[in-house]
Amino acid sequence: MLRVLQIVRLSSRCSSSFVSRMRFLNGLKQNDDVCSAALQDAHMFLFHRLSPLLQRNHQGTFRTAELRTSDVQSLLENLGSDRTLLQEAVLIGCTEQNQAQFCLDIGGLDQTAAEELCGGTFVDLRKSFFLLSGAEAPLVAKAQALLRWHQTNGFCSATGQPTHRNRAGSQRTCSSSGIIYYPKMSPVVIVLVSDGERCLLGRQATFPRGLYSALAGFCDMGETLEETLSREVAEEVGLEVQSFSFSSSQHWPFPQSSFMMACHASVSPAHAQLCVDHSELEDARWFSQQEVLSALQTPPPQRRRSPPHPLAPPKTRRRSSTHHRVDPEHQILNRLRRVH
Ligand SMILES: NC(=O)c1ccc[n+]([C@@H]2O[C@H](COP(=O)([O-])OP(=O)(O)OC[C@H]3O[C@@H](n4cnc5c(N)ncnc54)[C@H](O)[C@@H]3O)[C@@H](O)[C@H]2O)c1
Ligand SMILES: [Mg+2]
Repeated sequence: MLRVLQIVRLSSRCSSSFVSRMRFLNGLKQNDDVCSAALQDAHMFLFHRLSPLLQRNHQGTFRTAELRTSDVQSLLENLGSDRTLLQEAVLIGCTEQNQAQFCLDIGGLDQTAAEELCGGTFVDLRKSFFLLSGAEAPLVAKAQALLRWHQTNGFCSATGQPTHRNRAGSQRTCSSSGIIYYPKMSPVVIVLVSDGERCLLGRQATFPRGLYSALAGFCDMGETLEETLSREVAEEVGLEVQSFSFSSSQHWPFPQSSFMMACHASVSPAHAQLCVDHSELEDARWFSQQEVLSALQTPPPQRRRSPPHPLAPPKTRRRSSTHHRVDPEHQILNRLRRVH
């Protein structure tokens, strides 16, 4: 209890609300008792088999369902589950008012009954990304990534023995060897290559018809950001990058948890002849600024009828107390607009 009070005092003494929230969250990750206390009255994001629960409001827009711990306790009782399922909730953040936010997957319970009781729908994460406002999408993506990680890391890869999570769900420990596992992400570089006039976009055979995107690739073990970037551009389109600059970063939940670092890169106009590796990309080509801008100004349903068009993922702008974060591909596109 003393530790609980210390953490609450420490976070309330801070002059900056951002610092206060970060200290509060760190306290929840480090101390199971503090975290259990916060779970008693928390905001809860529900999932069913990794699909988040969304509600539609009167204006027809979607939001994550606003549930509190007590709502979820009643829901579990109504669905015939005992309250112990609540112990599987995972910490994902906290509100501006230092209210803890958790997520919980109720995949073992009746989906339709849960939707009726909550007045919402469990929506596939990819669709949710396009339905939610900027601030909510990253939180839902983080929640799904953590829930997935817990569902697939129940055993130690060294001993085969069960692993046990801490109260926040920020780590799992092998009951036999004591090895501690932390949630895993794969670093990825996504890069918009330019020859000074045009930008380079490519498409994989699995992309929807006509859809083109900036080049991307996973970092190999031991690589720096610039090494990955240069290797991927060389491998996929046969060009040598001359210079690059970092743009922004984003957590990307597909197909699993990637940490995307977005960059701009330039190649010499004299050496801009593409040599596409068709085992990786179905096609890659240079696009003028006008082509990119007019494709972006075309509404998505019409874009499908008039390929090719570049990939424009949903905006995932979110606000912290001190700065804005804008997702990498939108920064790239905003820069194109400014150049134009
Ligand atoms: N243009 C794009 O391809 C594009 C656009 C937007 C987002 N993304 C995201 O970027 C990431 C990487 O894109 P990519 O598919 O072009 O990568 P990529 O060019 O590195 O090729 C994928 C291959 O890399 C190998 N690989 C190495 N490490 C891997 C890991 N940790 N996880 C999975 N495969 C690994 C696998 O053999 C896989 O088939 C994905 O998360 C994707 O969703 C890609
Ligand atoms: Mg690639």
